[in-house]
Order: sequence, then structure tokens, then C-alpha cells
Amino acid sequence: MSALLRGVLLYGEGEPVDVLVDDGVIARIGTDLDAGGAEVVDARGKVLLPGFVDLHTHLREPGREDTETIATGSAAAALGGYTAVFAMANTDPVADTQLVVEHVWRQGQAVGLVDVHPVGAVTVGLKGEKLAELGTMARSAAGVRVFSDDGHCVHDPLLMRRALEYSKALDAVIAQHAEEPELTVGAQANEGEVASRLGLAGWPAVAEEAIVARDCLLAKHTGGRLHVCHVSTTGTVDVLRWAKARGTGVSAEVTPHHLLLTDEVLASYDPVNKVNPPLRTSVDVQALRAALAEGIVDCVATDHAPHAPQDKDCEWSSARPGMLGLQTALSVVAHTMVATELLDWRGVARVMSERPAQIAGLPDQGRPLAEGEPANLALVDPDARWTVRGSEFASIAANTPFEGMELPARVVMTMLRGRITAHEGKVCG
Ligand SMILES: NC(=O)N[C@@H](CC(=O)O)C(=O)O
Repeated sequence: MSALLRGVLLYGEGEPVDVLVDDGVIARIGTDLDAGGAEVVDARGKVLLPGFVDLHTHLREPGREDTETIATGSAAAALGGYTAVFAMANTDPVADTQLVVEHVWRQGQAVGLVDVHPVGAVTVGLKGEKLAELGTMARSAAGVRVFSDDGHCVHDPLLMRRALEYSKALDAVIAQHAEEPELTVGAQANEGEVASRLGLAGWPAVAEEAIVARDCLLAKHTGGRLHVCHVSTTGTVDVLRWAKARGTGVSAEVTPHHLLLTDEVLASYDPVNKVNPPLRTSVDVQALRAALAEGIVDCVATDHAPHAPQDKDCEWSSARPGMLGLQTALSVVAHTMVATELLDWRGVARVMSERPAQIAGLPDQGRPLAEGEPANLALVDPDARWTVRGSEFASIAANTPFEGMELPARVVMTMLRGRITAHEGKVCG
């Protein structure tokens, strides 16, 4: 299949060009290119970016196919501009064996809309007691390079030390859900004024920061590679700055919802706003935006967490934490980072594609927009404005905290190795 994108702006910069995609790669970039037999896409005024890479997606298969499947999650990813996603291990059964990670990998390939890379659990059953067979998962057909107990913190420092040692040997990364469990027993909302006012048990920032500090020390000590999931506090940014300055092998992600929402939205008591880690204060939001712009926080990851209505339309304390993210990520980043001039589109390519691909060691993702490079691409309309409707998403679940919000910019086309996977809001193939 070949396609010619006419009049597109590479990274939103410079003069419009034509981009000819053929045989899975960017074959030519120039002006007034001859379409030949290629499908012509009018891309005037659109921004071309490398396809996005999500290091943190919950696809819920196996186990909770009532909320998301690899097929529906892949469709949501393609519509959101993603060409690769990392499917978290907290499925049922847990992705802690070769069997499960290979199942997820093969399902993803069979669907074929996005590269689905299974994340392997760090500990057996996410129980935090015994290391899972990291080597077997790494050597499996799925080639696992990201390990995480996400949803749970690897709390035991000796286990975390060993996992980081393995990460070196396996050229992998340990993605930590940083939450000191002793400090968050019963916690429901960011510890502070809002939680007190609403009568919700507090979730202190230090529960995250203490684990990030410990793990940075362990990463430095072992020479292993640590990735900090969903950074949510100013103090974590300070710790990351310190750790990076002393040459620690650490990277970090921030979610779109932590770049936009604060705990003030909890006043409605709507559990759609319940998430782990919790929404923090406007001071934290500003610190996270600045850290992402500066590169202290490396990338954006969605933490796309679909939940069934019965797990969300209930009392706050019994609701499950988590929010959808795949189909709104680009727009929330445009709203919080581009409209505020903290990032330009080249910066968006860095935080949504290049850095996550590097962190996970994906050789054919997050590549430059240049001739001969694989055609993993996201085409964005920077001038679009649209209103979020969870019911219109490809996901089975509809738990978006951005419901009814008008957001800027929208992904209009996604290509995976030269094949159009989504176009104008429709999944292709
Ligand atoms: N991020 C979330 O709020 N939820 C995650 C897991 C978790 O971190 O609790 C989920 O799997 O639903």
C-alpha cells in the first residue's frame, strides 16, 4: 500500500511538503511529488508526527474483557495516534509467565492496529513476595523489556534491588508504581485542604516521593534502569532532578490527567475522578508541566484504565481508581503544553513518541520523519476543536474525566508501517 500526504507540516514546522509512504517506509519527502498509484491524502494545515508510544496502557485482556479487550484497546490507541502500546501486567491471570505475555503479544499482532507489547510483572501474581521469571519473559516471543507491578508498588527493597540488577542483564527497565503502602492505607484523595473539606482520607505526596527516592538510590547503586510511572507531585520532580544530576539510570512519565486536573474536581464526588495516584494540587500540575517541558519528566503515558460502570457509578470509597486516556492524550497535551507554549510540536514528538520508544528500546518507533524511516505516523489537525464524549470512544468502558470538555487538536490519521490504521475517527482494517 502506498499513500501520498499532500501539503503536510513536518513537526508543524517550515514549509508544507508532500510525503510519499510506500512499502512501509517514508519513501520520499519533497514538493509536488507525483502520486503515481498512491492514495492521496489532503494534509494541508496538518502536523505530521511520529506515531505515539504509550508506556502505560491497561488493556484488561485476559480477565476483564467486559471493560476492554486487546481489540477495542488497540482501536482506541490507533484513533489516538498510537503505533505502539505497553499493556500492563495487572490482568487476570497476571502477565507473569511466558504463556500470558506471549498470548497478549499474539493477540495484539492478530488485531494488527498497533504494536501491543506486554509488560511483564516484576513479582509473581503482583504479590511482591517473589520475583517472576523475568528472563523467561524477556527471551519469549514477546521479547519483554518493560517489567512492572503497576497497581502495586514493589515494596520490598531487596526484591526491588534484585529486579534492578536483572534489568541490567536483560537490557530491560523496571517501571515502578511508587506508592509506600503503609502511608496510603485507606487513602482516597490527595492529602490536603480539599480532602479535609470533603472528608476523604488523605493520600500524602510523600508516599510517592519516599519510594521514588529509595528507588533512585537503588538504581544508582545497582546500575539498573528505573522508570517511574505516573509522577504526580512536585517533590517527585525534585527527587528526579537530583537523581538525574548524579547520573542515575532513571526515566519518568506523567499522565495527561495529572497535567490538567486538580483535586478541586473532586468536589462533585464523581468517582470518574478517582485515580491512582490521586489528582493533586494546581502547584503540582504546574510543576509537572514545567518538568515535562524541561525533560526532568521524560514522557507522557496515558495510564489508560478502563472500568465497568458498576465499578465507577458507586460510592467514592468503593469505586475503582483509573481513567481512560488513549483517545484524549494528544488533545490534553496540546491543551496543557502546546497552547501554553511550554512545548512546540517537535517537543510533543519527543514526549509522546521518541522518549518512550527509547526508554522501552523500540528500534522502529519514535524515529525521525525522514526518507527511509519506518512509516509509523500520526497526522494531527492542530486547529480542530472537539467535545469529549466517552460513549463515542472505541473503548468498551466510558470512564473519561474529560467528558463534555472542549479540547483542541485531534489525530486525523494514524499509520502503522505504512498502513492506515485510523482515519477521520474511523478504524481501518
Ligand atoms: N491507575 C489507576 O488508577 N488504576 C490502575 C491501577 C492502579 O494503579 O491502581 C488500574 O489498573 O485500574
